[in-house]
Amino acid sequence: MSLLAVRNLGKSFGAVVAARDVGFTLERGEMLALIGPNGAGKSTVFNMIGGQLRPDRGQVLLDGRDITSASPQRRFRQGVGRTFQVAQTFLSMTVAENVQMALISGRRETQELSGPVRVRHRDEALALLGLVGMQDAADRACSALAYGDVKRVELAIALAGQPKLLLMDEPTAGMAPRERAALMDLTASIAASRSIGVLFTEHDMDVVFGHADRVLVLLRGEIIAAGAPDAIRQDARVRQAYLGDEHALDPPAARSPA
Ligand SMILES: Nc1ncnc2c1ncn2[C@@H]1O[C@H](COP(=O)(O)OP(=O)(O)OP(=O)(O)O)[C@@H](O)[C@H]1O
Repeated sequence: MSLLAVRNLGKSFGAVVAARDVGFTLERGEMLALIGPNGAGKSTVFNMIGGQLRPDRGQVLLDGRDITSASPQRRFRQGVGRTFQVAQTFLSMTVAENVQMALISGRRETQELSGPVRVRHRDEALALLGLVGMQDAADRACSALAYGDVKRVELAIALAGQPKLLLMDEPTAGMAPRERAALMDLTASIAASRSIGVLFTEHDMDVVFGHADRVLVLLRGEIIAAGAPDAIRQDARVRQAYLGDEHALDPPAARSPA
């Protein structure tokens, strides 16, 4: 059974059909990219899976269980984690405290902001920070970190909820190219080692083609292609969809001046 199965999802806003008959599956450990030109419906599909938006029709199944009408909180408890385009850490707290808070809220424990929170789950938080290469920064304030490091902490925060499915909305937005590749390498290795399925939206085609196992392409609310990165890159309909930016799908070497 697939980790995530999306069936016939549809959503309209007035006359605009933002998603039409969208269906796909995602397996454990798989990195699946959802791409498409601006306005193609990526956020709409993403939000219907995360629970922020209710579909007009269709189903979302996690491990075979229908979560179509579940709230984002309930989905979170059933194993749906999410990172956002803009990092969502508490800047005044330390790196470790941010992860500790995520561990506390993931377990629905009382959130006491003084005393106990400083020690509760600290070892587990340090282990998660070790996983994302941020253990040495545990006692620094999040406000003092470079943006790429904040994104790593955000990944640790998402992992604190022990997700089976991780939704990443433009995970590398605002990052330098080298940092992007490092964050996505890290994400892919954690996804593989913990059998987490990752669905991500992304505008940076180098990230998509360098890190996705499979790519889904949306155009005007419909999936026009799905497959391995190389096949998607060659797909005539996909290249047509990106017209106006005809080299958008080329590998980096082909784009550099001779
Ligand atoms: N809340 C809303 N109300 C009205 N129209 C909406 C709403 N949300 C999305 N749309 C419309 O639905 C279509 C799909 O939008 P969506 O944001 O899902 O696309 P996207 O692929 O995520 O775009 P982008 O890459 O620009 O973020 C667009 O035509 C958009 O204008």
